[in-house]
Amino acid sequence: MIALNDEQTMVLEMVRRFAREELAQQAPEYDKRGEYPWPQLRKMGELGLLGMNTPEAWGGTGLDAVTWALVMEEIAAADPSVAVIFSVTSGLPQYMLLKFGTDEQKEKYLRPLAEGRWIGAFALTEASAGSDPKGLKSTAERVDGGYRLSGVKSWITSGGQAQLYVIMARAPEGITAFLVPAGAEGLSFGEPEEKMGLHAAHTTEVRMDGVFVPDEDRLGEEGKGLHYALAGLDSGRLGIAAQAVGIARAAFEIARDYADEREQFGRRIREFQGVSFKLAEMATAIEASRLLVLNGAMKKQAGARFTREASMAKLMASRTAVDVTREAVQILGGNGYAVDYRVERYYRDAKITEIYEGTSEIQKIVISRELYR
Ligand SMILES: CCCCCCCC(=O)SCCNC(=O)CCNC(=O)[C@H](O)C(C)(C)COP(=O)(O)OP(=O)(O)OC[C@H]1O[C@@H](n2cnc3c(N)ncnc32)[C@H](O)[C@@H]1OP(=O)(O)O
Repeated sequence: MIALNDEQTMVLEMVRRFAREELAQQAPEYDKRGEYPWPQLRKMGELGLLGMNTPEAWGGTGLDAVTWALVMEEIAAADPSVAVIFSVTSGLPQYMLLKFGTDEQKEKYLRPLAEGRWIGAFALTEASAGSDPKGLKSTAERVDGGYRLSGVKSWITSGGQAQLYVIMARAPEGITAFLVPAGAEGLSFGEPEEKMGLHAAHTTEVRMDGVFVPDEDRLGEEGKGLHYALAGLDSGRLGIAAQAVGIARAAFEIARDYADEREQFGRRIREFQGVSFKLAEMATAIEASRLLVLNGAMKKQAGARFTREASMAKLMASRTAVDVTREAVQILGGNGYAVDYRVERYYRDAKITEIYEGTSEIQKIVISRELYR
């Protein structure tokens, strides 16, 4: 691992304690009930974590992207549902506001997000525009003093819970990004989707029925919304990659400890090569994935374009999360399939990392394009 400075070490120790003593304890119950984890998010807000990568001038903690990624891993290792909410609010709306917002927008919307009083959501996907966001159908009709948004967004993390929605819709000049607060008239939400995993992270439709958005709440230029969204996704994908590393690590640690205790045929099962080689492969893939995440985080921190690095990190880390959690279940055998041993939850939670914020196939398109830039 790269050497950390005193501040990074201190933050990580604090987060590890919080993750172990609070998040990990509460995760199984929240997963079972499918309850949105507000108490945990409130606590993270108080600890300054929800805005940790936003500068202090805008209410954040102003920590670097490497610390952000390592904190994401710790949070995900304890509770992957909390991690995705954290990744979206910090990696997408806050990042997009910081990069493309006006000072007035930052004061009005970035500050409450960064101070952890609000949660932010990112609304690009639609039922018929997933991998191909250029095909989105939501409209932004020009009216006196602003726009009226109509359409339905799908698969929105924190839908119905978030206080701010960054919504991409088609205006006369093309796809445009808008800042829409939760109480806006005409904005409503579907029921949380029933999903394979991440039960505590609510995912809903976001419906717009002529929602008025004043000119001052348009993010950046009209027609530039897809560019802003895809730039935002570079940051979001890094967060998801770090989440995937955390999921893989947590499942690996359970399997490693189990293999050290469980005896069959008169021996600890880690003494069988069939098990120890699995553990060696798992540990190696986790470390390689983490290094790709940190590589992307360092590039982001340096202010350079990190599209290629973020997509590589997400491609590799999500594959690692799925492979490692599957092997962890296998090492635990029947116990791996039982809820009490927790690896089945990590296995269920891992799969979505290969799908959301760009499927693995989309990451390969992005990476291959970047090879010829
Ligand atoms: C728990 C369950 C939850 C499920 C949650 C699901 C919700 C989510 O995951 S969120 C969204 C997920 N969606 C995605 O990741 C979208 C995947 N698709 C893509 O990444 C792209 O569409 C991709 C790579 C296929 C390229 O698309 P393409 O249609 O060719 O667009 P392209 O022309 O390259 O780019 C459009 C514009 O963005 C710009 N752009 C492209 N990439 C970037 C970038 N990385 N940074 C900045 N700008 C960019 C382009 O320059 C262009 O700008 P302009 O129009 O101003 O010239």
